[in-house]
Amino acid sequence: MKSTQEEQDAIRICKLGKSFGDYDAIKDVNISVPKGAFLVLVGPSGCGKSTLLRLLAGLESPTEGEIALDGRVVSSGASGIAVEPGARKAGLVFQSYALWPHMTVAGNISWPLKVAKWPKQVRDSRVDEVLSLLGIGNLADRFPAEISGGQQQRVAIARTIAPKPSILLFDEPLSNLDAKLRVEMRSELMRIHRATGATSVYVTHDQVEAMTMASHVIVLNNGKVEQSASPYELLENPRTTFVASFIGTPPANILPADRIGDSLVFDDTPLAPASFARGRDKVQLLYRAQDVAIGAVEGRPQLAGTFMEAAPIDASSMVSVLVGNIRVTAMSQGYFKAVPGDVLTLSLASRPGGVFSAHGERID
Ligand SMILES: Nc1ncnc2c1ncn2[C@@H]1O[C@H](COP(=O)(O)OP(=O)(O)OP(=O)(O)O)[C@@H](O)[C@H]1O
Repeated sequence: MKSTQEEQDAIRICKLGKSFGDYDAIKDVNISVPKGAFLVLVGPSGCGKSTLLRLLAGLESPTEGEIALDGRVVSSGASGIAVEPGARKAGLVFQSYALWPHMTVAGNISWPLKVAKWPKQVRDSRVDEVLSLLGIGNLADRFPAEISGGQQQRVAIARTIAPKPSILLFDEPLSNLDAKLRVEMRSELMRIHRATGATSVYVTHDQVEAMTMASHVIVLNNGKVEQSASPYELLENPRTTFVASFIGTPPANILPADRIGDSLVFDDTPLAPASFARGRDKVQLLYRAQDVAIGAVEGRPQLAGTFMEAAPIDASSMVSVLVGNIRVTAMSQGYFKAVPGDVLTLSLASRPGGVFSAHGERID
């Protein structure tokens, strides 16, 4: 008997593993995604994001474990179930648009419906519907070579959603677009996600994209799930130093500290009471950039470092300072000016935003 929760999950992945020869690209991944969620997969290059998406799409078969879409097992390493990509009700949008150059925009969108043997009238009305949903009705009779990159991406999305898949899979769909168009397309994609009611899985390198679009985020590291949470939860409660130093703009500072006497000390400066280490000799302390002030603040732990660079972000500056051999990032109001090599004083918040073991697991 399936539980109600299992029935409500659009995607359920159990103990999934995928090896290429003796290389394990995906290791023991367990995920459940509720219907209608917008799940974003993030992680450094080579961590297995595209492989996981391809496993969902049915373009790869798992070595171990199981994938169920809408309550139906579509892949199983053990029992050899492998439902064809076309029979999964999952539509994949690639980074490259892969439109058929000899077909018009309408022809491109209509083609998968024709292959699925939709009657002509139903097909034509669905093509009109998605053309208007994507705001590209005026391009229906043009060929791919006669439209811009951004318009081609819209056509690729229209083609994917035309057969009404219940799961939309996106593999870095915006990475070929310029920055302004990316921002526009982000909101467009969210609108389409809501309008279709589909569950979306979206792979990106761009963590701003991840944090603005996702209802759920999975951070992958070396083929494993490092943390699965809402964007807010990832920022507030990163489970590991890996997540803390990957998520956030800028990512949080992680300072290694040794227990000396009754303090935790970094760069000869006591930062926090030794009790925070729960008996450990070495820990790592998290300070968000906004918890690091430039200049001396009385009563706060102070560090001396050398100025490296400053980057403007909106009306603030993101300032990087080298303390020992650790790069510490601070946020400063306005446009911060200094010469590389200048010695700066940094004042830290009176308590760290998190305490992690020397291996990077959160302990407080
Ligand atoms: N067909 C394959 N044969 C052998 N190794 C593969 C194959 N496909 C992927 N890999 C390896 O599996 C690992 C994960 O690859 P994947 O493309 O999933 O990473 P990714 O997180 O999507 O990376 P990127 O962000 O750079 O696109 C990489 O080390 C890659 O070299």
